[in-house]
Amino acid sequence: ADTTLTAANAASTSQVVPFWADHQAGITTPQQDRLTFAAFDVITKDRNELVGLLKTWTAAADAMTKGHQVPGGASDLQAPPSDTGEADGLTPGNLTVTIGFGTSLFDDRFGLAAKKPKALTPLPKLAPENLDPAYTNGDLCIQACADDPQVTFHAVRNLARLGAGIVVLRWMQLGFGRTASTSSAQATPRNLMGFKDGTRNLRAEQTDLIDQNVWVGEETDQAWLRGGSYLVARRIRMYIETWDRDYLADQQNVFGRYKNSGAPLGGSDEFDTPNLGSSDIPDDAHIRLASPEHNGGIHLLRRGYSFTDGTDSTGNLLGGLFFIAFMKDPKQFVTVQKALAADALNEYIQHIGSGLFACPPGVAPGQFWGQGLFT
Ligand SMILES: C=CC1=C(C)c2cc3[nH]c(cc4nc(cc5[nH]c(cc1n2)c(C)c5CCC(=O)O)C(CCC(=O)O)=C4C)c(C)c3C=C
Ligand SMILES: [Fe+2]
Repeated sequence: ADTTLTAANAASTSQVVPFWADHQAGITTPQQDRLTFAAFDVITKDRNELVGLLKTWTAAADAMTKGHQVPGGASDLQAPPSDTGEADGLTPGNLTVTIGFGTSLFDDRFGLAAKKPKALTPLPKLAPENLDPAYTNGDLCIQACADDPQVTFHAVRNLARLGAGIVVLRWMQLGFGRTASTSSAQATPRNLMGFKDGTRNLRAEQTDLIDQNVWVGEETDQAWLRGGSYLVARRIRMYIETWDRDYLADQQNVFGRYKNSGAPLGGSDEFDTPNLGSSDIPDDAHIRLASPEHNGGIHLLRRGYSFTDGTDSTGNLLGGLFFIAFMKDPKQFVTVQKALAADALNEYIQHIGSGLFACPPGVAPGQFWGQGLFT
């Protein structure tokens, strides 16, 4: 059969996130614990090949989300199987596969210049950044999230394989633990600095705020993007050794929250509203400068992950936060990040990679990702 359903997968249909929907999965979906994120460059100059790949990717993403193999089968002993096989026997793990289109896709190669949303302009230089081109930009991105790292890797690997000759991987990032909650049912996880992260994040249940801040609406000049969202990714290194030598009171002042409970300074419960009128929360505290109160009411839907890629050349840990946020306009991120130029946290972090992608709306059966771009 083209789409083999393994016994383990068949028993786990409750771990299937619907693929066909008004919005792409992987945005307001309760955040899974593992990530494989990939940015691709398109190497073909043939628009039809790009469209063909988006059709193939859509079918493959739908199948993998359900715990099926990549369509095509494995009956020909003289040909490689259509699926690489490492997810066989694993549960679907709430896999979501989300696609985004980078600014560079809208150059003169595919006749898409007139379809470029005005808001999709490269991010300005933003402190504290020192971006590595090897972890920055890309024509396309794929965010694969699941509760099993092998399921996320399998998804990206198989899409890359299907894209051979049409796209090449530009960069890739694994994330091993979520650093946000996107649903009220989820407990708040901790980031690599040991703090609860995601306490005041937007939740899927806050539908009005999600509509106001996350889904692209009538305000866009590009109808194909309505119901979609913008994804900003920032590969943020933490200087972990330096952080680990900082004393507790200062660590708490950096964020404006207690390390143990996660409560705002001066408060007692994690979900207490921060009293930003009080001097308990320093002027340069992260939660003050990032707050909607400080930024004209702007919210972001954060969906980031902790990462490590081993050590640097001096033997220090190379890891941090792979920040991902969704928003209806990238200027929301720019506004908050400009406010964070004064952040006490900047002593301990540096942004070392970046990507901005326009994520199209969800697809109905028979459609393909980004179809509105090509019609
Ligand atoms: C530009 C957006 C943001 C970047 C970049 C960012 C980096 C970053 N954040 C933490 C840890 C925490 N962030 C927290 C809150 C918080 N952060 C942002 C935005 C960015 N963070 C926002 C909008 C908020 C919510 C502010 C509020 O409304 O109070 C917190 C507190 C808990 C929480 O509410 O999530 C922590 C902890 C790190 C470590 C980091 C870069 C490495
Ligand atoms: Fe933050």
